[in-house]
Amino acid sequence: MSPTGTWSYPTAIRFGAGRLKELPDACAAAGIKKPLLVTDRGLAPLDITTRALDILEGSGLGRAMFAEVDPNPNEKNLAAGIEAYKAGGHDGVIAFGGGSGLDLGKMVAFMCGQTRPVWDFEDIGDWWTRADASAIAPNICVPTTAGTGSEVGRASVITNSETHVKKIIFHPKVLPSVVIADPELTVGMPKAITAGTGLDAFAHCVEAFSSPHYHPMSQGIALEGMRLVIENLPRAYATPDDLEARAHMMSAAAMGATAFQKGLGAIHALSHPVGAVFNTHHGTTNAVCMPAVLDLNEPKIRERFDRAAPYLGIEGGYDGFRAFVQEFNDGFGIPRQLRDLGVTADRVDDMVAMALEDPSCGGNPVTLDADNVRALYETVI
Ligand SMILES: NC(=O)c1ccc[n+]([C@@H]2O[C@H](COP(=O)([O-])OP(=O)(O)OC[C@H]3O[C@@H](n4cnc5c(N)ncnc54)[C@H](O)[C@@H]3O)[C@@H](O)[C@H]2O)c1
Ligand SMILES: [Fe+2]
Repeated sequence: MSPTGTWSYPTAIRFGAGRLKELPDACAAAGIKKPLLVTDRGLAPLDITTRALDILEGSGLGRAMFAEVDPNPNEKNLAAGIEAYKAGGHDGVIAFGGGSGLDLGKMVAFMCGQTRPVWDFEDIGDWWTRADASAIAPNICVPTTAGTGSEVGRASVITNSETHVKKIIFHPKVLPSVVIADPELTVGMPKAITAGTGLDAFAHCVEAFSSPHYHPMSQGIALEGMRLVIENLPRAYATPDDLEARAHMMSAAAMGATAFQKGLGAIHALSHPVGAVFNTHHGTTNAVCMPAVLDLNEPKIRERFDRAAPYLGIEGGYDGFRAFVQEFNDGFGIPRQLRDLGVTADRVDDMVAMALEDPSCGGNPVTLDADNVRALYETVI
């Protein structure tokens, strides 16, 4: 049988150091005259955010900011953001931040004119067609971490604060009109965030590369994305102002999220419930889970990693790659167990159920069930 697939590619990306100054031009390209910059609480007081607001104000675009956004943002952050957007009479959003600021900003632009609750647009079947597409405001994404790749995605991850479940909200028009990918913005990340976000990009590439679905373009992007992370994350970690390494990491992040159109897998299926219940950092959680997931998937992925390893500069095929991943994590101070991130075993039953409901489940090369997911949690906690 000849293979089939449905493929789409992302948005215009203005890539390069110093390109933050193009924000006014990006607003013009997106048709935005009165932007609301949406970011998270941690970024609000930082110089890079002040610089973005100064650039906007200097071009007569105002300096409106909404920053009541938590890591792993939830529907309450979203409601407050929509209120600020409407109160300010805005006509578009600049989503500025790591995955948390980007995802929430994208959702403010998406939800500001809808009448249904956000959960009605979960990424299930054709639920996205329920949205009034004419009421969706434009958004511009400006990533300040190099990890999630949310800037090239048509979805946001929003945590339901009552059920503690992370939901993926999808609509084609959530894709930003313009992305400004300026690696200078990532230089000031705390070391642990550089590592955790970079390893999220790595997890996206590894899981997309491992997914059984047919998507040769994503396969190639994932392979090159892995190489970029392997060669550049140690540099960015050791020498934070190495702009070349930061730029390659920013590419790898966008590539990971482009590649995971092919599918994610057990790393993300395990990690989403952990993040939602224990509020751990997403990429760091993924990194802790990766070795155990590789072990589960080994029979299905050995051959493709045997082929990839030489390109990645790793000797010993799959086995060499497996050993490399543990050393890579250790080199960034990633703990070997989730208990070191504050995760306890008392919620395993709930998390198994949540993991099996997670859309990432379907992309894992070994079929996930209650037994193997429980065994994975027991190994990684
Ligand atoms: N939409 C998607 O496709 C997608 C993919 C993966 C993850 N996610 C979501 O993204 C979120 C995680 O995003 P993240 O890993 O980028 O972390 P984050 O956005 O939560 O940021 C982590 C911390 O780093 C700080 N920070 C960010 N940039 C900084 C900078 N340049 N200098 C100093 N501090 C900085 C933030 O203030 C925050 O305290 C999670 O909610 C996750 O579920 C979304
Ligand atoms: Fe991720």
